[in-house]
Formats: sequence, C-alpha cells, structure tokens
Amino acid sequence: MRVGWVWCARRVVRHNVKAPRRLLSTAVPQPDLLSKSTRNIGIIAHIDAGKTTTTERMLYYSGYTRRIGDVDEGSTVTDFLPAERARGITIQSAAITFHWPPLPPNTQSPPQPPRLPATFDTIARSSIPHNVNLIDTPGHADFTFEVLRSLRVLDGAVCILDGVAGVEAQTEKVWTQAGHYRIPRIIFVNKLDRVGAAFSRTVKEIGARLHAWPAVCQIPWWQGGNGDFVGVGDVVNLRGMLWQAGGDGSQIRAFGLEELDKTDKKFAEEIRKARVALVEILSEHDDVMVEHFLEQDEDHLAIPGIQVMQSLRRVVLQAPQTIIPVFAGASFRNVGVQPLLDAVVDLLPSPLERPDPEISIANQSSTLSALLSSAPATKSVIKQPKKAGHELAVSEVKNLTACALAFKVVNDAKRGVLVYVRVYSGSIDRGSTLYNTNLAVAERAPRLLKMYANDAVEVDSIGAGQIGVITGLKHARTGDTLIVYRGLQMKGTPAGGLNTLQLRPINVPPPVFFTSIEPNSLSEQKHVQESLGILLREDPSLHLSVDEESGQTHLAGMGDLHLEIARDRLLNEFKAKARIGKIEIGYRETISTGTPPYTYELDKPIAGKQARAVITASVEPIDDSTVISASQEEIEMEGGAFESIFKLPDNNTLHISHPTLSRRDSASHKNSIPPHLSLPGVLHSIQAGVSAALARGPFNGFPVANTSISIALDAQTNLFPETTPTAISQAARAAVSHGLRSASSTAPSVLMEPVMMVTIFVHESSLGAVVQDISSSRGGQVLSLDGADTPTDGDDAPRIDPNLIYTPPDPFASGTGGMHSGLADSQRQIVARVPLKEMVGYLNHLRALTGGRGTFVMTVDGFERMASQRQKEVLDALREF
Ligand SMILES: Nc1nc2c(ncn2[C@@H]2O[C@H](COP(=O)(O)OP(=O)(O)OP(=O)(O)O)[C@@H](O)[C@H]2O)c(=O)[nH]1
Repeated sequence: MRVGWVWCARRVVRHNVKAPRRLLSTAVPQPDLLSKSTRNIGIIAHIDAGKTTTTERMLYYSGYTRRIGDVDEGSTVTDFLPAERARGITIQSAAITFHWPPLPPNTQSPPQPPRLPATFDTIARSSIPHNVNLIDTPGHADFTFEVLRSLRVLDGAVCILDGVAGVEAQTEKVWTQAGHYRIPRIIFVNKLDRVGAAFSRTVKEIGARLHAWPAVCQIPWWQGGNGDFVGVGDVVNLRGMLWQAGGDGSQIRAFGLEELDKTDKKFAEEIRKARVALVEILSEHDDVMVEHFLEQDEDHLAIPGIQVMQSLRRVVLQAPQTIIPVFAGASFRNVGVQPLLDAVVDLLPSPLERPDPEISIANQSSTLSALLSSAPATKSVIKQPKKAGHELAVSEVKNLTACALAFKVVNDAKRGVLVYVRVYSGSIDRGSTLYNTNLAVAERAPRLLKMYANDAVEVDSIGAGQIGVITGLKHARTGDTLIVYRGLQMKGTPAGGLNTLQLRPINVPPPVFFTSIEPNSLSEQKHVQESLGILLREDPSLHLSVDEESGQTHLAGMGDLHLEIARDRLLNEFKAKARIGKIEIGYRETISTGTPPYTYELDKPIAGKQARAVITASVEPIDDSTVISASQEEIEMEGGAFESIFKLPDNNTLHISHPTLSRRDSASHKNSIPPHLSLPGVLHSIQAGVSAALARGPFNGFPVANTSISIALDAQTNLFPETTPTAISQAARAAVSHGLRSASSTAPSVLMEPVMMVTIFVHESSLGAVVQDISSSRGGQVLSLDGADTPTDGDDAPRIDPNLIYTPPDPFASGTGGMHSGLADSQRQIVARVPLKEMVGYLNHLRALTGGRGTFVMTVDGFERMASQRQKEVLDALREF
C-alpha cells in the first residue's frame, strides 16, 4: 500500500507557482500573529558541508526558484557575489525570506498572516505556511566575525554536518558560539550519498564533540541495507520516505511500517529500535513525554508522532540545550530537505519564544523589555571610583517607538547600499527618522524592502521580530543600533540616555594581517577611498589606517583569505585602480619606558586659514592586564576635577584631564571654550590625533600597542579663537608622536607578534607527529592534549559517553555502529598557543602529517612581546622584501 504524504503532494506542485513577488505582504501585518508564524534561522557549519547546496533546495521546494542552483556551476542564488561564485564558497551571509510550507498556488496577494490554532496539540506547525527568514552564514574561519554578527539576530539554527567528515573543527567553534547566544539548534547530516558516509559515527561525534545528546529523528535508508542512499526512516512518524531516484526531489513516497515489514524488514525493525531510543532520551529530559509513555502502557511505538514532535520542541527550547534532534539527507541528490524544513517550523522557536535581547545603555547592561517596561534591571558593568551620573531617564522610554540592529550592510550594484536590519521592538515605517546610537547621527529610511536573495520587494514597514532591508541610508554600518524616537529632529539627540542604547554589542577582534593600498594616480584616489569606505561599512572586522609618512593606506583584517577577498572585490567589483601590496602579518610595537609631559604648539595656516592649538602629552607603557571595560567614560576625580578615559584599539588608553569642564554641564563651558567649539568635539579631535600617532610607531612603523597616553587640557591656555578641530588633531598627533619617539630613543622599543590559540583535531595515530611539529618546529606551547570527549566550552556542557548513544548501523563502516566503532573514540584534540607567523600555510602541512584527516581552528589570543633573537629574525626577513 502506498501511504500518501499530504504535504508532500502540495510541495510537488509548489515549484510551478510563479514569482516570489506574489508571496509578499505589503499590508501592515498584525505583529504578534506574524511573529508567531515567523522563523529567523541561520545555517551554520564547517566550510563545504553543503550549506549553500541545501539552501538552494530550500528555495526551490518553497517555490522561490524554478530551477535548482548549483554551487559547482556558480549558479546559486545565495552566493551572489562574483568572488563567492568564483570560489564556490559563501563569504557574505545573505538573508532571504520564503514561506514553508509553500503558500497554496491560488493565494491572493498579499497573503494575510495565517490563522493559527490556539494549540498545536492535534496538528503540526508545519501544516500551516510560515514566514522563514533564512540567513546563510559563511563557514571559513576568516569570516567568523560574519558568523557572529549573524548569530546575534538568529532565533534558531540548522547545523549541517558532512556525513563523511563528521564533526569538523569549524563546526565545533560555531556550535559553541551559537551556544553562547543560547540559540536552539537542530542538525542535518548531509552528503550521505557519498562513499565513506558514516551516519552512526557522525552521530556519536555529535555527542562526544558538541556535548549534547543526539536525538535521532531520522535514520538513513540504504537500498537493500547496504546499497545507494535512497531516503530516510522517519522515527517520529514511523514511516519510510523514499525519494524518486534522479528527480528534482519533489516525488516522495511514504511507506508505513507494516508495508516495510514486507519489503525491507530490517529497515522497519531499525526504525522501531530508533523510536524506542528517541522516546527514552526524550523521557529523560521531558516529564510530559514520561506521562505519554505511561498513558500508552509503556509502548514506545504507540505514542502519536505529534506528541513526539511536541516533546522534541520542548527540549530544543530548553536552555542550555542538551538534546539535539538529528536529521539525515543528501541535498545534492535532493534527498531530505523537505522534512528538514518541516523540522525548522516544528522545532525552532518564533521570535516571541526567544529570551529578551540584551542591551547596554549609559554603560549599564539590561534587557530591552526591562527598558521598555521602564523598570531597568540594570547592573553596573564598569567599576570606576566616582562615576559621573548617566542615570537613565526612564520617562523618556515611552518615546522610543522602535529599536533595531543593522546586522549586515551590502553594496548592491543595482540598488546601492542595502542595510539589513532585525527589528526588536516597535516597527520601522517607510520615511521614519532613525537615530544611529553608535555614530550619533540621525538619517531617514526612505525605502524598506523584503529580500529574496537577489530579488527584492518594497514594503511599508518592518515590524518586531522581522528581518528586512533599508535602502538609502548613508551612514549605518554593520553592527549599529538604530532607534526611532518620537519627535526626533534630524539634528537632534534622543533624550534621557537613549542615545547610548545598544543592542548586543560585540567586540571586533584585533586584525592580524594587513596590506598596503595605493591608488594608481591622484585622480583614482577618490574612487579608491569611497570603495574602501563601503567595504568598511559592510565589514567592521576590516580596519583602515593611513601611514602619513609613506602616504600609503593600510587595510588590515582577520586572515589572509579575508584580505584577499577584500582586495578582489576592490579591484573587480568596485573597479578601483590601485596597487595592492603583499599580505603581511600585522606586528605591533610598544615602548618600554615613559616620558615626561611634552607640549606641542601649533600655530600655522591650515587650508589657507591661520590655526592655533596647544597640546601637552606624556606616554607610558602599560601591561596586558590593565583593561578598561568602557570604550569611553568620564570620571569625576577627587576634588571635583574631570577626566575622560578612552579605550583605544591594541590595549592603548587615552586619559584626557579637563579639570574644569564636565561633559554633563555644557552651559558652564561658555566662558572657557571658544563658542565655535564644544567639549565633546575637542575630545573627539584629540582622540583622532592620538589614534593617528599610534597607528605608526617610531621603531618599525607598526601600530603601537600597550601604551597609555595622558593629555592635560586647559581650555584657557590651549584653545584660542583660531583653534579648529583639525588644529587640535594635528597638535595631539605631533605631541604624542614626539613622546613615542623620545621613549623609543631612551629605551629600545619592542616588537609584539600575534599569538593564536589553536585547536587541532587529529586521529590518535598522528598525535605524536603533530605535537612534535607544533612544539619543536613552530615554537608553540602545547596547553592540553585531551580526548575528544572532554568539554571545552564551559563547565555546564555535559560529558557524554558515546557508548550510550543510539545509532543505526553504518553499512560501510567496520563494527557497524557498535560501541567502539568509528572515529569518535580515537579523535584527539590538541590545544596550543602558537605565533601566527608559524601558522601561515599550516593546513597543508597538517594534512600531510595526518593523511588529510587533521583539521584545526584558531583565534587571536593576544599580542606577545618577542624575544630579541626572534625579533631580529623577523625584522631581517621583513627587510628582505
Ligand atoms: N555528494 C554530495 N556532494 C554534496 C552534497 N551537498 C553538497 N555537496 C558538494 O559539496 C561541495 C560544497 O557544497 P556547498 O553547498 O558549497 O558548501 P557550503 O557549506 O555552502 O560551503 P561554504 O559556502 O564554502 O562554506 C560542493 O561541491 C557541493 O556540490 C551532497 O549531499 N552530496
């Protein structure tokens, strides 16, 4: 008997539905209804696990595309940058909206939010069309920052594993990061069609390396038990699902267990075994499942599928998440994607089910709801002596009508700069004035769009819980918080501390590679600068500095591939005509002695006008442990004097004492500061000048690190009617550069090199060779040598014995899923600190040492002073170019 699969039939016809524009709503949505039926999800994984391939199938089955894009042919929808298509990898995460299950073909445009039942006790969520906002994230380690940025706006994630490679290093890293954001996750084991695919081994690795209990919801269906991969066993609904071979994946046949008993008894038995294991693991973490189990006289198979699905949903939403539902498939062969989409809707949370977003406001941390309900449960994040009050004027909160995070900026050839936002409260309407709390500027939102990869539809508003795009913004950058404040004028500032409101701020890691960029001619300079400006708005992990002496612009980034892509885009996409240097390691230099205060007096024409400013500065080395938590803070010193402290990159700090001027009381500045200047403006100019001086140290021209700069600002004697912001900056730069030079000539400066925290995964048999290579040839320091089952991401991660995890047999692996089969037991993890210089090109070397099996991930652990012999070697090598 052929068992029909109701939704399958709908999906089969879905790809005939016309263009996605019809799917879009321009009606004002009912926020709660829309939020309930929305899923903001991301796809995370190791490079090449099949994220883009899976996404393409999702778009196809949801009716968004008429043909399936192919990564290898460069015809995918989501990897739409030329650099991405050329390399077959995802660089920028693309945000796309689609509906799942698809809207019926005759849906009138615009569709209304669906009528949702009061409970889902009798029907599955996936039987009602949902609005899925999908964020595709990059897998390469150089783009980790991009992943982090995406994670902040996700409500749930699908983690794709390569069924041959198993759990890979980058998966583990992104998994842990997603865990820090408490993002509920499900797993899709992909590529099960490939020779060497091992579902069982991969499931055991999930337990051992991702420190969560895998709940096997599907088992692979190998034809005849050990032939081709043809479908899956659905453990929740107790059926086999067979995909038509060679088709587009829309033809699926479902077989009940009784029918399977006749045709493939072993497979039917394995589905039963898997169901027992699933109910057992759920019962351990969900009391309601225990009740169902008892109601059904302890018959694991008698529990209805819908109750199993609901139990899975409850455990997925538990924080921390200790149970991970696991699904199976081969996207490239079009097998398994539709049930995965059902799982996204059935198991992952809506925006309304997520924890309240974290915010910081006036240097205090809180949550958005706490702020909106005017009862901020704040806790101080800064431990300073007597802090000038930034008390939040709660009464102003009622004027806050929307709060959103710009999580991605993209320069689109046709539509200009697109700013992707996630709205957290209220709604952004077309024409709203947005206040950017990171840049302290207001700008209007002229157009709002919903994105369908490289297709877009205009909408009137973007409501809470939704993801959308604003075009026409001139300033907003990736990571900026945008608020709508009732009554705000374009030149105004929101009152009551709201101008400091920031959603989930993240730290940008220090760049460790750099390259020089020089326009081919003077006439090219403007275009090169503008193009770099866009790159920086898109990607805050790129840094730009100008070397005043050589006139060269330096572009710094997180890795060599990161800079290589930036370079390609500059030359090919923006058509910038510039010479781009070699990609080099970004060393730092630091002073080893302090200097007394030095006064620089600037008195010369600037841009044809006489300008004057006086700055007194001293410099002093600081050690790594001196960390200031605030990026900018004003402190009231003993005796009522004021000091502003700025935390600058590379562990530098700037202290500006301005004894008589408080930033809170600008009215009293009238008599001390020339009327065309303001204290915030003067402080900003000093900071800009100091940063320019620190960008190029006196020793070898590298940026200066671990240095404290002190400046005494006496408004009466330092500022004049002819003082301009540029004059202040130039004077500050000259005073600090002098200080650095004199410190460096008194006691020699020292070079600092980036040191990486490297985690290497190898088979036990290669452990010795890899450890020997790291500690002897590369000068690394091995910190730990653990078995793979030792949790690395905190004490609350459970230690899981792979022997207790249920897995179906792997037909091609020895031991076929037995307790000690596969890689999980013999994987070893090496954690070491290694200078970045020694890690350049390491992957190839590791592959050679491990027969191609070893993988590694690394993050910057800090900059370390170099011993004199090593410093000499590095400097000699640098001079050779
Ligand atoms: N045999 C087989 N190959 C697959 C499958 N899924 C993906 N691939 C191939 O694996 C390679 C990588 O796939 P992608 O979809 O680009 O992987 P990705 O995870 O998006 O990679 P990045 O964007 O670089 O992070 C491509 O050559 C795909 O054709 C599968 O199910 N079976």
